[in-house]
Amino acid sequence: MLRLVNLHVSVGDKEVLKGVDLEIADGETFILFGPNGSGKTTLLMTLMGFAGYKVTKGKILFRGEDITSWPVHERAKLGIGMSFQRPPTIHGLKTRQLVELCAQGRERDVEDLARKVNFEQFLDRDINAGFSGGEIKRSELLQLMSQEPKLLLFDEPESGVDLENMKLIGKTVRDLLQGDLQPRSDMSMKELKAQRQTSGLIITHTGYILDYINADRGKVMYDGVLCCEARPRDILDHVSQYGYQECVRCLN
Ligand SMILES: Nc1ncnc2c1ncn2[C@@H]1O[C@H](COP(=O)(O)OP(=O)(O)OP(=O)(O)O)[C@@H](O)[C@H]1O
Repeated sequence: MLRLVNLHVSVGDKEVLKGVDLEIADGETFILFGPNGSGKTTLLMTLMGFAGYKVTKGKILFRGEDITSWPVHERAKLGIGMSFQRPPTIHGLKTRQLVELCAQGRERDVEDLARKVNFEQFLDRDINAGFSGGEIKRSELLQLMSQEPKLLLFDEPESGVDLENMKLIGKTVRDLLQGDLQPRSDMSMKELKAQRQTSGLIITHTGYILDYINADRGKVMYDGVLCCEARPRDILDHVSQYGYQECVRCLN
């Protein structure tokens, strides 16, 4: 699905990513940990193709295409979708209009989608204008439900979310990652995994999202490089106990 080869990225005149190699298979969910300022958001913004994130070396391969220099809308069309940590407020554009735009010409029942994330009453408000933390996240999920990307990028889906909303958000992220598949109750975890088509790359500090999804692998971003590959739960336990400083040992 996604392959990053020796990716170097600068923001302004600062080199933030210093040689990232990563492969995410079809249907795989990958968790990204790392201390503040290590380059996690920069990686997601670069994958989505936003201006200001300059690839100075290396490449991004997605679904067999070298998309390193593709614009945002082409990447979205090919199947990358992102939920932001702090998305901007957009005055003059209603949530309903953006959700329709995300469908990229496909038929969508916006009211029905909105109902799934308790968002019907917000559809006619400007994007993120005065939205609370939990409302912003639900709005982001609604856009992704309409877009149905093949690769989902989530930047801290738990941030600013209360416990009740966390349940809704966690289940919706799980459904999005499950893709079109309607799981049968008699299916084993192995069978379910084999049928998953949608991939995920998720940044988390708290790990709350891990209670809802089947996360396959994880790594730590430390000062612009990836290290310490392990099961996401094990990384979380290790970091809670010893902190990120211990990850430096794996870099040597
Ligand atoms: N527009 C910018 N101009 C200058 N420096 C930037 C810019 N955007 C990011 N940086 C710097 O790049 C580094 C990595 O930032 P990034 O947001 O990717 O980290 P992060 O790992 O996502 O952190 P956090 O966990 O706090 O969200 C930081 O030192 C940050 O200050």
